[in-house]
Amino acid sequence: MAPVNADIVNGSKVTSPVKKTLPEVEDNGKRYSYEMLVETANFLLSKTDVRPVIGVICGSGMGSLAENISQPECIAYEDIPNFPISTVEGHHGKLVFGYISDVPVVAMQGRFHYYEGYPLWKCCLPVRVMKLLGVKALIATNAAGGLNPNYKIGDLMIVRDHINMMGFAGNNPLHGPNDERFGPRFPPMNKAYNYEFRKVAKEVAKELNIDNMVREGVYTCLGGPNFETVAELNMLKMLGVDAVGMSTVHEVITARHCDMSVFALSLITNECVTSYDHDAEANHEEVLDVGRMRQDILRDYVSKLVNRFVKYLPQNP
Ligand SMILES: O=P(O)(O)O[C@@H]1C[C@H](O)[C@@H](CO)O1
Ligand code: HPA
Repeated sequence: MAPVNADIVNGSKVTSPVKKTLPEVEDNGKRYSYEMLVETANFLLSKTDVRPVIGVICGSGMGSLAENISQPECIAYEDIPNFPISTVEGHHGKLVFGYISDVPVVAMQGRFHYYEGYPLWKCCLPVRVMKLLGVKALIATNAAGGLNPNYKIGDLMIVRDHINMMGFAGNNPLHGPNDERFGPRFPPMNKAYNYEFRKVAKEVAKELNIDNMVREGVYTCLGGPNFETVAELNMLKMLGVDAVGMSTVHEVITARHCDMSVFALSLITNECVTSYDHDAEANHEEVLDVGRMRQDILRDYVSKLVNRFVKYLPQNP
């Protein structure tokens, strides 16, 4: 895999040495160019002295993960050049720079979803900005419905793999001209979720005595915003999906494209209804409630993970 130009990913002032004209894209030049993302990264670097090596994306109702950050410096999305804004309840809409267990991090308190009206490449723009800031590993968290019948509400699922349902229909964050400064045209995805991180996450779950609620499985993202029909869920179950959500997959693809190591964690917030006899209906309030219920455990877990993952990050050349 061609490395991204080292000059632009060391977390120091970013420059854009390579001038390259990409073909017009079908969204008529509205797609952010490399130079615009460099501008965004430079803006952020000028606002903070923190040089993050791990990025965290907080899932729905999981924003309190960022409360773990010491010496926090918050920047609202609306103040960041070229950034979208958060429109969903449970997504605060700010970047938090600081330290978790002495490791410099940046957390997104609020992510962008396709159903908000953002194209996938725009949903994933912050991941590329993180790369330009010098971030080497991404921890993406999400709220998800538990499809595996053994999962209980409040369980945590380490994502072993995903099924890119939206990608099956050709909707992919990497769709359109490829910018080699981020990564190759045809990135592999068979090692999307870092093996060492998953192994460490299972060890840490034991150490924290939460291994009875930590699972490992396959996540899929649908476009939303509606929750799934019974028939859709039964189809996904047959395909081997354990948890269903509306995010993360495209962020992970974008992160792997630019060679970031990835760990993803789903909080099972509701049981997927796979029978017509079942009375329950999924709803966003329940999703947020379960996030609140699990916030202390999640904070401790992610804090320990950051502390352990840092040992596996590639060193600067
Ligand atoms: O941002 P995530 O994936 O955690 O949010 C999930 C999917 C929908 O946005 C929302 C549904 O309640 O939660
Ligand atoms: N389906 C899709 N997305 C979700 C769910 C769900 O059941 N729960 C939380 N996010």
